[in-house]
Amino acid sequence: MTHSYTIETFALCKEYGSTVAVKGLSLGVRQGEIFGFLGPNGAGKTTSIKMLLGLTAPTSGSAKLFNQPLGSDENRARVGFLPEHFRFPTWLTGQEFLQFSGQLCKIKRATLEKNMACWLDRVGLSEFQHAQLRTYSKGMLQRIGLAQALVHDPQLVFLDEPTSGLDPVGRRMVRDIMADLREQGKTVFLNSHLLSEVEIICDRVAFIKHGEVLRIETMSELNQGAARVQIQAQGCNAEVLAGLSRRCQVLAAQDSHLTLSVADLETLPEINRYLLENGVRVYSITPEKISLEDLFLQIVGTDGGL
Ligand SMILES: Nc1ncnc2c1ncn2[C@@H]1O[C@H](COP(=O)(O)OP(=O)(O)OP(=O)(O)O)[C@@H](O)[C@H]1O
Repeated sequence: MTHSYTIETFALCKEYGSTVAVKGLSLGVRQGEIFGFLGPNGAGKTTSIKMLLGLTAPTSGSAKLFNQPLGSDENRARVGFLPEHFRFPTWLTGQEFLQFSGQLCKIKRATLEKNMACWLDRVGLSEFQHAQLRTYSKGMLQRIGLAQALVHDPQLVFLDEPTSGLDPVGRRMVRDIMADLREQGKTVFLNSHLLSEVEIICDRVAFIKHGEVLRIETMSELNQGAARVQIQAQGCNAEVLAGLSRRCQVLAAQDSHLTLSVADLETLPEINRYLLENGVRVYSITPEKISLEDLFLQIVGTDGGL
C-alpha cells in the first residue's frame, strides 16, 4: 500500500553551538493521520517543529511538506501552528486576533468571516470575541490559540501541548477537533506530554530522545499487541506450567494465580484451551494492556533526556 506523505524528513539535524538539538531525524507522516511526537524534556521536539515550519534552518539534512522544500510560500497557507508558549497580542480582541491571523494567510474575506464565526463557536469563545486578549484566562488563550491555528483551514496543523491549561471539557474539545480534522483528511502533528490523551487520539507515535527517533509505533497494533495477563486457575501442576512456557512467558506462578506475558492477545484463546484440556479449572483471564506511559519509560528510560 502506498501512502502519501504530508511530512517527510531526511536526516534532519540542528546544532546550536556545541548542543545537538536534533540529530538525524528521519520520519514520514501520512496524510490524514494524527501523529504523536513524544520525548522527554529537551529531546528536540520543538526544534524539529520549528524547522518544519521554516522558522529555523536545519544545520544539515532536509525535509519536505506536501512534497515541497521547507519554507515555501505555498506551504505557509496550508499549515497551522499552535506554539506551546504563544506571545499573544493582548491588545487585540479575540475576533481581531483571528482576523489578523487569517489575513496573514491571505484567505478571502468572506471565507475568513465564516471561518472566524465557526471557530469562535467551536472553541466556546463567541461570547468573548469582543473582549481584549489581556482579559482572557489561561484556558481561554489556549482556546483562541487553537482557533488561530485553524482559522485559515490548513491541511496540516502542528499542535504543541494543545491541552495545557485546559479543563477536562476543553481537553475533550481539543480531542474532538483533532478527530474531526482527521475525518476531513487533514494531518495533525501533535507534541504532547499527556500520554493518556495521546493514547486515545493518535494513530502513530514517534519516541524521540537526544534528537533521534528511537521507535515509531502504530497505536492500533500496540493496543492489540503484547500484554501482561493475570490468570486465576486451580490445578496448574509443573507439567502444565512447562507446557504453558512453550506458548508464552510465565512471569509468576503462585498457588492459584499465574502472571503471563503474551506477545499477542490472539494467543489467549489457545492458552485457555490448553489449560482446560489439561484439567485446569480457569476462573478468570485478565489481560492488562501495556500503557503508553509504560512503553515511553521502557523506550526512553527513566533518566529523562537532559
Ligand atoms: N535557541 C536555542 N539556543 C540554544 N539551544 C537551544 C535553543 N533551542 C533549543 N535548544 C536546545 O536544544 C535542545 C532541544 O530543545 P527543544 O526545545 O527542541 O526540546 P523539546 O523536546 O521541545 O523539550 P520540552 O519537552 O522541554 O519542551 C535542548 O538541549 C535545548 O536546550
